Amino acid sequence: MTVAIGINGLGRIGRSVTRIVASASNPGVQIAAVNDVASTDKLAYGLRRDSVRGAFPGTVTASGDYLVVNDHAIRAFHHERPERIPWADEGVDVVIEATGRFRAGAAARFHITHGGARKVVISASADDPDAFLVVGANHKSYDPALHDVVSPASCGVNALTVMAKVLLDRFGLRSVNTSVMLAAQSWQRVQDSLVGTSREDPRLGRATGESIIPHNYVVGDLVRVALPEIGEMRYSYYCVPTPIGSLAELSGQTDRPVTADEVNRAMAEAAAGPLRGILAYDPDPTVSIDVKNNPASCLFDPSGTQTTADGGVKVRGWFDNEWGFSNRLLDLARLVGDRLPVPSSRVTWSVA
Ligand SMILES: NC(=O)c1ccc[n+]([C@@H]2O[C@H](COP(=O)([O-])OP(=O)(O)OC[C@H]3O[C@@H](n4cnc5c(N)ncnc54)[C@H](O)[C@@H]3O)[C@@H](O)[C@H]2O)c1
Repeated sequence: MTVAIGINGLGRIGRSVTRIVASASNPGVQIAAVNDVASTDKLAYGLRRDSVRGAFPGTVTASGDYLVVNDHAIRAFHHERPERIPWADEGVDVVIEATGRFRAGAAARFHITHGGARKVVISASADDPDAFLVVGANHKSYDPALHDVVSPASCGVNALTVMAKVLLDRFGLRSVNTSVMLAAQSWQRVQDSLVGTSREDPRLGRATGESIIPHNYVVGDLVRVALPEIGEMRYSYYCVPTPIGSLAELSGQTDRPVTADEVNRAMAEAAAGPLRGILAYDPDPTVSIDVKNNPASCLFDPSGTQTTADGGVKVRGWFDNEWGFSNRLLDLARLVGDRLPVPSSRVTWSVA
């Protein structure tokens, strides 16, 4: 089955989703419509030219109200409010809400109540979605009858959660402490600018390229939503000046002392087995740019593993904050789209 999706916000994430769909031979989704306050010409340009990912591997043009991506016409709307976007006119079933402006479940729900879509996936750690679903950890708890607006949490949460899941399942895990270093985001500033950023902490208006900027973002709590068995967690979060490629580190206490070799073997087995595609493993010495375009939530770096004789463990993974996360958004769009109840208007009757 092919799920018809709509994307609200064709920024870093929306464009990554579009590139992934366009380059996959059998993506399982079709982009039926997009919405962005930018003009269709600008949206086409933004897809064709990307300072980080390079030129679009195909063709993109604007034609009237359509973006034409590799001969596939995508309707482009330009509404500022979700309640104005007529998704149903284009047959959209699942909306990926990727503006960053409508992270609250109530606002995102307008895509369903007013726009006629049937499910929404919010591309961020949303305020009050019906469910947080981290692929590879708790996505099987998705219930189509209860969950209309879902969120995969954030890119950092996904990277931490897959490493935590392996440790938890194999060795037990508690007293967890995490650090995320997140690559530059489009809401950050090139120069110090203390007005105009919606974030309260004035440090978040400081020049992106000059500093490692601490950010009081509660990333760890959402790891616990996906893996409640983990118990109490602590977290640190920093914005770093890399254009792409982020770092997740996690330390904790296992139920019994383990060696670094045991931990690395567990990660390699999970990457080749149950978490294939979600967790990747690279034995080569890696740096953050090496994760660029990796579709996994986390590229595990075995050289970062450290253990102590009393059961302490520390692990490290890289993640492409846009590409990996956009792949998870598509995983969720397929998950919810494949389990849509058939509406009465779409039931076809056959007469014996
Ligand atoms: N970039 C990342 O690494 C990353 C990773 C994970 C999650 N996220 C989350 O995804 C969301 C989007 O992030 P991004 O980096 O793509 O941001 P972005 O600023 O690059 O893109 C936002 C897009 O939304 C459009 N937009 C803004 N207001 C709009 C409105 N009212 N209606 C329609 N379109 C509107 C903008 O024109 C822009 O194209 C944010 O919530 C962010 O936290 C980003």
